[in-house]
Amino acid sequence: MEILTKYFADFTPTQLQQLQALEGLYKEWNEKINVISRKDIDSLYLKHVLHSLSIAAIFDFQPGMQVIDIGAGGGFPSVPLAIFFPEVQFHAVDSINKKLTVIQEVAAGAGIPNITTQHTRAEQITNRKFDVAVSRAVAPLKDLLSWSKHLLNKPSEVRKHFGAQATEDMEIPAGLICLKGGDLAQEIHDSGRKPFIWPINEIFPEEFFNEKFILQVK
Ligand SMILES: C[S@@+](CC[C@H](N)C(=O)[O-])C[C@H]1O[C@@H](n2cnc3c(N)ncnc32)[C@H](O)[C@@H]1O
Repeated sequence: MEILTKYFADFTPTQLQQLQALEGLYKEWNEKINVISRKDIDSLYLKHVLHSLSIAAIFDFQPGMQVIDIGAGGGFPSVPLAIFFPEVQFHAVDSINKKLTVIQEVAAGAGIPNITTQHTRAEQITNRKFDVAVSRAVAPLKDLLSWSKHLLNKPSEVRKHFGAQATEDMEIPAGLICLKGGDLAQEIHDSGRKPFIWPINEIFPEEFFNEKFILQVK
């Protein structure tokens, strides 16, 4: 937990309670349904929660925004982001249903009301649009872009959530925002797009974040 308050000073008492509850809930549910490697569970707050919240260090999601987490697994990055942005609605989808049970149980146990789940492949959703798609460790950029294309509102639509305060320099959270690691040159080349890239170790200098990046394609 200290690793979170080191970087984010303004959690409300409710957020602190929710964040604290994650440890016990993920330990309990990860025993039943493996969503986090067993060796990583002791570093839950660094490797999963803070990693997910790197998105919140860059992007200020606005109340009323709708965000889809593609391939959410056990809820990363959507569960920490739902705690961070209680007025934003998160929709976690995964093609493996039992992983979504972990999200449902964690959300119920920690009292996180603003996250829903759906058992589906992202590319099969046809009846809904979102302001932003987030994703961690799911598929090459090219695939994420093709799966999310039909799901996303236009950046001009997303801008409306920012009202008069939106300026050209603001990091508007629109399009696909994904967490990726390693050498991304080939993957970016294959995508045919030029993502904005933020090295996470410039935000959080912990060694774990070396070679980890936030990518955004609007
Ligand atoms: C390596 S796990 C990552 C889970 C989570 N995002 C995390 O970082 O802990 C990748 C997940 O993506 C899901 N997945 C892969 N392709 C998908 C698709 N087309 N639509 C929805 N989920 C998908 C898999 O079922 C798996 O749970």
